[in-house]
This record gives sequence, C-alpha cells and structure tokens, in this order.
Amino acid sequence: MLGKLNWGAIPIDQPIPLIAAGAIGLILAGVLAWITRAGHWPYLWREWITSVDHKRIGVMYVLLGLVMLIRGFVDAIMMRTQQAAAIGGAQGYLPPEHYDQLFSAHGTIMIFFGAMPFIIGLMNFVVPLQLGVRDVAFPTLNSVSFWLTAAGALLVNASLVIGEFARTGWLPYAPLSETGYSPGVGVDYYLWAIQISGVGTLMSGVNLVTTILKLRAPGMSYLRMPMFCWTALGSNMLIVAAFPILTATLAMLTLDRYLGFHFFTNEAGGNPMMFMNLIWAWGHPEVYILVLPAFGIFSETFSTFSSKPLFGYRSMVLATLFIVVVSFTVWLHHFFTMGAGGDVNAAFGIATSVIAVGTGVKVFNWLFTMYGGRVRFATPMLWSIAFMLVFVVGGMTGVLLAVPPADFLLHNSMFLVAHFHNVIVGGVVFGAFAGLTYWFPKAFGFRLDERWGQIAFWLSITGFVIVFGAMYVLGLEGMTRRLQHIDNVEWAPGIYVAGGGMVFMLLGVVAQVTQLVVSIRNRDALRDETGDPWDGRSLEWSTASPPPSFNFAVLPDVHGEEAYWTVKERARKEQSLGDAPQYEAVHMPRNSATGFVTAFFATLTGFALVWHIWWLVAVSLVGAYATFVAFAWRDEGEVEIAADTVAAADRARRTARQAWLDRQEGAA
Ligand code: HEA
Ligand code: HEM
Ligand SMILES: [Cu+2]
Repeated sequence: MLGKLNWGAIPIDQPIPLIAAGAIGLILAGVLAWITRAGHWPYLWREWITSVDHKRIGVMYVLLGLVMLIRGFVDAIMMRTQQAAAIGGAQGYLPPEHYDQLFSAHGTIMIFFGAMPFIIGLMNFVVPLQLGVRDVAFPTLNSVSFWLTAAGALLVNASLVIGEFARTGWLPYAPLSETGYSPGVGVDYYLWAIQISGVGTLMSGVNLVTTILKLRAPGMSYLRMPMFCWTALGSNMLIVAAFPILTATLAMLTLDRYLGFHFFTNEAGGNPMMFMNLIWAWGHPEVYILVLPAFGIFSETFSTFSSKPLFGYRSMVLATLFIVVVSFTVWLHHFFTMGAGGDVNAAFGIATSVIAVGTGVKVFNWLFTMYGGRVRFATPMLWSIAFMLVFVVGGMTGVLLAVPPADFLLHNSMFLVAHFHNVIVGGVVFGAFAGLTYWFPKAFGFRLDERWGQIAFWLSITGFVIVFGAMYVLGLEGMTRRLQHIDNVEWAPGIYVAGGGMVFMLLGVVAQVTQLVVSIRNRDALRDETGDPWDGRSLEWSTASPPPSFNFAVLPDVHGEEAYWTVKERARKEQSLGDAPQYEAVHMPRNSATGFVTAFFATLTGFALVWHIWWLVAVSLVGAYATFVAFAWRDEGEVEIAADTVAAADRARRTARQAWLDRQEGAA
C-alpha cells in the first residue's frame, strides 16, 4: 500500500535531524495557527497563493529564497563546527553518513532553492516594471513555475525527517549515485525534487525571455532596455538552453535507478564520463544563470548611487551576450583531472580564461561609472562595492583553476570550495542583498532601516573574508573537500579561524533579520510617498510604491536610454509634471489556483515516486492533468479595472511627485 515507506524511514536513532525537524515543525505549526486565529487565510489565498501578479510572485520567490538561504546556512554552521570538533583523535558529533548528506543538502538547497528563487524572484518583480509593461507574458504559468519550485524545496526538506537525503554531493556523480552504491531513497529525493523544480525554472525562463522579447513599452527598443533587463535576458536564455540538459541527464539517471538501464553504470555498456559531461554542460552555464542577473543589479546600483548613467552601456550588453555564448564552451574545466588529454584540457582552459575578458569589461565599466560621480554610500551601494572588491579575487582564483596543471593540484581541494563561495556568496548573494535593499521600498512602500542594514553589511563582509580566506589557505595546505574527519592536525588553526569567522556571519544574519523587524515596526517613518526614494533612472521608479496591480496607470512612452531620468529632467526643467494623462480601463488576468493545485499534486507525485507508491503516482498525475484541463476550460480569464479606479490610484502618486518638484524648486 505504501511502497517502501514504513516507520523505519523516520530517523529515531538520530537526535539531530529529529530535533531540527521538531523545531521546524513547531515553528510552522505556530505560524499556521496564528494565521488561522487571525483569520488571514482568505486574504492569503486570494491575494498571494492564487495571485498571478508578477510582483506578488516575485516577492514569494524572494521569501522562499531567504528562508532557504537560512536553512542552508544552518547546514554550513554544522559543517564548520563538525570539522572543528573532529581533528586528530576527536570524532565530532556527526557520523560520516550524516556529514555527507549535510554538504549535499547544503549545496543543493543553496543553489536550487536559495540562490535561484532569490534571483528569479527579483527578475520577476523588476523586469516587467523596468520594461514599462503590466505583467509577464504568461501570468498563470508564472504562478505554476513558482509553486513547482516551492514543491521541490518541500521535498528536499521532507527528506530530513522521512528517509534521508543524497550523500553524493550537490551533483549526483555516477556511478556513486547508481542503485548499487546508493541504494537508499536519498538520490531519489534529489532526482524528483530537482526535476519538479527544474520544470518550474524552465517555464519561468521561457516566460521571461518571451516577456523581454515581446512585451516592451512603446519606444523601449532593445538598446534602451535597462542593463538589468539585458542580464535577465541573458540569464533566461541560458535557462532555456541549459535546463533541458539537466532534465534529460537526471531522467537518464532515473531510468538507471528505477528500470535498470545502464546509461551511466560501469558495466553493460554504460559510461560514467557521459554523466560528467552532461551534468557540467548544464552546471557551468548554471553559475552564469545565477551571476548574470547579479551583474545587472550592480549595474543599476552603481549608476543610481553614483548619480550617473551607466558607463559603457553597449559594451556591457556585448559582454553579457559574450558570456552567454562562451559559458557553453568551458564545461570540461570541472574535470581536467579525468584524463581527456593535454590538448583537450588546453582548449577548455583557454576558453575558460577568455570569459574573464567579458567580466573584466564589466568591472572596469562599473569603476568608470563611479569615477567622477556623486557617490552615495547607502546599503545597496555598500554591497555593490564589496562585491566588486571580493569578486575580482574570486574570479582570479577561477582563472588560476582554469590552468590545467594548477588544477591538478587544486582540484577537489578547499581552495576550490573557497573559489566558488567567493564568487557565489560575493557575487550572487551580495547581489541579491543589494537588490533586496534597493527594490524593497518599491515592493512595500517603505525603506529598510539604514543603520541595521549597515551593521548587517559590516558583520557579513568581515565574516566572509575570514571564513573563505581561511579556506583558501587550507586548500593551499592540501586539505581536500568533503572531509568529515581531519587527520592532519596542522590544518587545525585554519579550521578554527574559519569557525570563528562563522560567528560574524551568524551575527550578520541576525542583523539582517533585525533590520527587517525594525523596518516593519517603523514603517510609517520610513514611508516612501514619491515612489522614487533613490532618485532612480529607470521606469520602476516612475510608478507608486508599492505599484498598483496594473503597474502603470498609462503605459510609459520611452525616450532615450534612461527612460525615467529623461522624464524627470523634463519635469525639473519645466517645473511641472505636465497634464494628467487620459486614463482608460485596464484588463488584468484573473487570479488562479492552477499553480498551487498543480504543485500540490506534483509534490505528491514526487513523494510517491521516491517511495514507490504507484497508485498515488497515478492518482496525483491525473490530478495535475485535470487541473490543467479545468484551467483551459475556464471562460472568464480577465478582470476589468475601471478608468476611475486607475485615475484615483495615480492621483496620490502625482500629488506626492508635485510636492517633491516644489521642494526641488525651493532648494534651487
Ligand atoms: C557564480 C558562480 C561562479 C562564477 C561567476 C565562477 C566564475 C569562474 N570560475 Fe568557477 N566555479 C563555481 C562557480 C562560479 N565560478 C562553482 C560552483 C564551482 C565548483 C562546483 C563543484 O565542483 O562543486 C566552480 C569551479 C570552477 C572550476 C573547476 C575547478 C575544479 O573543480 O578543479 C574552474 C576551473 O577552471 C572555475 C573557473 C572559473 C572562472 C575562470 C571564472 C570566471 O568567470 C571569473 C572571471 C572574473 C574575473 C577574472 C575577475 C574580474 C576580471 C578582471 C578584473 C579582468 C582582468 C583579469 C584577468 C585578465 C585574469 N570554476
Ligand atoms: C554563507 C556562508 C556559507 C558557508 C559558511 C558555507 C560553507 C560551506 C562548506 C563548509 C562546504 C563544504 C565543504 C566540504 O566539506 O567540502 C560548502 C559546500 C558547498 N556550498 Fe557553501 N557555504 C555558504 C554559503 C553557500 C551559498 C550561498 C551557496 C550557493 C548559492 C553555497 C554552495 C555550496 C555548494 C554548491 C557546496 C558543495 C557541496 C558539495 O560538496 O557537494 N554555499 N559550503
Ligand atoms: Cu565552470
């Protein structure tokens, strides 16, 4: 009846996951109970869970990303403390099979459910606003994408209590991940969680590419798009091209595990090297999927907070497209040591180093954007400057790893671990925080507390330098990755230093949460009436904060590269906002439960497949299909928002804007 599932799946003999799961369960039950008591369910269902508004979906994506970053951070604390507690004769508190699940879960959660949702959420929220349009191309599909991602996150976290997670690393290398070496359900959880969320990511990629290519405000030609839209286009083109490779690779591994195929086995004609090639053909582009939008965020913040247009806009566009193409030609640098031969290694090493040229162009453009500008050191700008300093180091160590002879020494060492955290945390996570603090007032109508933001920043950057600086040293001293126990006591100082740095990082996380709480409590004092708290240059700042459901009362008419700056300049010169526009009724897509219900069935499907509960697989697949059919048959797809409502929504913003203009005149 329940396939392989029985009471043995609950890890009663392992107190740590049980206590962790118990605590999470209690918090979750508390939150649910509070929502029920306060009677918030109808509101949540109507306005959020079934919402197809790209802004709401973007916010939910970011929230998912934040929660999962904290979840992955807890794993990181456990890894660092385990290593510090298991040197020489000491054994630490985590047995090897648990430590292996820990780094696998940490990597998987951080990449797929922390960084990806965070970045996709920011793109979802910002891109339509910057393009001057009312939503993405396929709003309901957008909701499906989000909920499928959440379903994957749920499955990974469920594995903590029901069964186990993969012990194979964040990419389940074959043949280790084949049934013979990984007989448990861990790899199956990995496979279905990533397949389900991967479908969501692919659809979100199709959605955003279509939006950017097809839906732009009148006058918004390609070369007038803000830089963030360009990098979002690059990132989503990479998603559309790369994610099918991931899906196919994992599908083949699934066939191996479930039906006894031999794609990646050592015998019967299988070839494990095929897995390496395929997984990295997706895996390398994936890191640029993450970092390109972060580059876009920095382009926005450097320009806004330097009060200058972005330097070298066209070269930035070219560098972005260059990175998109070249990132598909370098995958082999992840397994230089596996014997492809000197010529092949040299070719891929050179291709890898060439990417540094594209990134270098960007770094110099950001520097020149700041040069001669009136630089304001607000929190988003602090994250951006810190990014530029640390990312150059991380990039350089990447170029070092791209030299095959050097990589033979450094492959699988802590130096490699330091390299990629240096670029992912320093690039993607700092970018996400810059974006969060930059666009938060747009999403919620009030700014984040600046003082706590700065405290969080300084704590995090201090911790970052200590933790990953120590890891570089450990790597050069020969320490390899994924060690549950440390035999060589000479590494102890480095491991203690890295552990000490974690204290600063932890305080940084606490400060970020405090910032959020303090800001929400002081929201009236932090209110942003004008919709433009940073003196921004692109269209998202031309509408109210938070923007109405239809984004713009009247679709903007774009002149020039900096759409909103041009409008503001004219208003400043003429000391007037111009006449109120002609308002018309707006049609917006109706909310839909399709995404949530599909994801509900997808979660069941995934869970049932992990545990071989075949009847449940059948039932939930039918359920998911029926949801789509029901959606296709609905005949009322849109709601009309009357012209009066649109006008009323715009009036408040115009009044605040006029007051701002008058103040400017007073100051002049
Ligand atoms: C956001 C993520 C991200 C980014 C941006 C990068 C960027 C780069 N990475 Fe990294 N990398 C990872 C994430 C990332 N990487 C991950 C996750 C892994 C390991 C996964 C695993 O094994 O589990 C990895 C592993 C990895 C390896 C494999 C090593 C091994 O397994 O032994 C290599 C080897 O070539 C490499 C190289 C590079 C290079 C050359 C860049 C370049 O793009 C960097 C370019 C930037 C600069 C160089 C700085 C700025 C430039 C200038 C200021 C101009 C002047 C500079 C020069 C002319 C040099 N990376
Ligand atoms: C914020 C602080 C972080 C710390 C202190 C940290 C620490 C660590 C440590 C100690 C390891 C394992 C090293 C080993 O034993 O091999 C690791 C692995 C990893 N981390 Fe992090 N990490 C952090 C954030 C992140 C983020 C934000 C991401 C991605 C977005 C990430 C992605 C990974 C990946 C992919 C691995 C490899 C897992 C594997 O070996 O399969 N980490 N991290
Ligand atoms: Cu790579």
